Amino acid sequence: MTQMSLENVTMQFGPFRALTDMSFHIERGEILGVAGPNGAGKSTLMNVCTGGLRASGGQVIFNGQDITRFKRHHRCGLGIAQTFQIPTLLSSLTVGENLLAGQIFGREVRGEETGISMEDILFLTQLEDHLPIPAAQADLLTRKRIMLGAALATGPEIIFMDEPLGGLNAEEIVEFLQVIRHVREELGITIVMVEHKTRALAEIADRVLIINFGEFVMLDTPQVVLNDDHVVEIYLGKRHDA
Ligand SMILES: Nc1ncnc2c1ncn2[C@@H]1O[C@H](COP(=O)(O)OP(=O)(O)OP(=O)(O)O)[C@@H](O)[C@H]1O
Repeated sequence: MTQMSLENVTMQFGPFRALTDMSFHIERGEILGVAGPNGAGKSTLMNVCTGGLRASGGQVIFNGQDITRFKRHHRCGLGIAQTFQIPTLLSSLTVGENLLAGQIFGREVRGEETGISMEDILFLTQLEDHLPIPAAQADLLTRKRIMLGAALATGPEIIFMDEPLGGLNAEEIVEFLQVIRHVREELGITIVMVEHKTRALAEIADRVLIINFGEFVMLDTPQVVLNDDHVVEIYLGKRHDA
């Protein structure tokens, strides 16, 4: 069932068009990978969905409602969360306080309890043992868990993750992919992840969207997309083996 749709979305930065006529559907409960070369428009696409940017044209529809002009906090209140490549945390606070801050913000923008318990968040992110530690002292994988935990604490139906695996080593990638999988499996939350590591995307994603020069190229299963000669050669190049 469709949860979010983009209909002919364009994003214009002055004379430069970063997204052109982007149309596709995101299915409820899926893990959708988004890939394409540097500068293709992946982060821009994510931001027009989460409210970091307001599309210049076209429509973003969430659960049947046109949210194109809604601000980020309004979209968060509807159940749309985002995580960033470089963890954005409240560094002077502890891990536990960061999660609580997410929960308080979620409550505030929703006007009600978020529906995801702190117990579930701690179980999924495995942060129980880290709660009293200042966030600033946490290693990168833990900071990524905290950011995901704080996003979960806002009570989302869908989480947009910008390069969640960036900076992690092979072992950490396996571990974090497992956390992301569990979030989808245990809570049924839709995941949209922009990622350059296409091998990891092939492992975790139900479908992969390829964009280039701000335009839709292909959306299909990872097997179909990542074995497509055109996609491999022109859009992914050497990164295919990353
Ligand atoms: N605020 C902005 N003002 C002007 N141009 C912008 C702005 N944000 C992005 N762009 C341009 O839009 C294009 C798409 O950028 P975007 O960051 O979305 O690409 P990306 O696919 O996420 O790239 P990367 O993989 O390198 O992170 C780039 O050419 C970028 O320079």
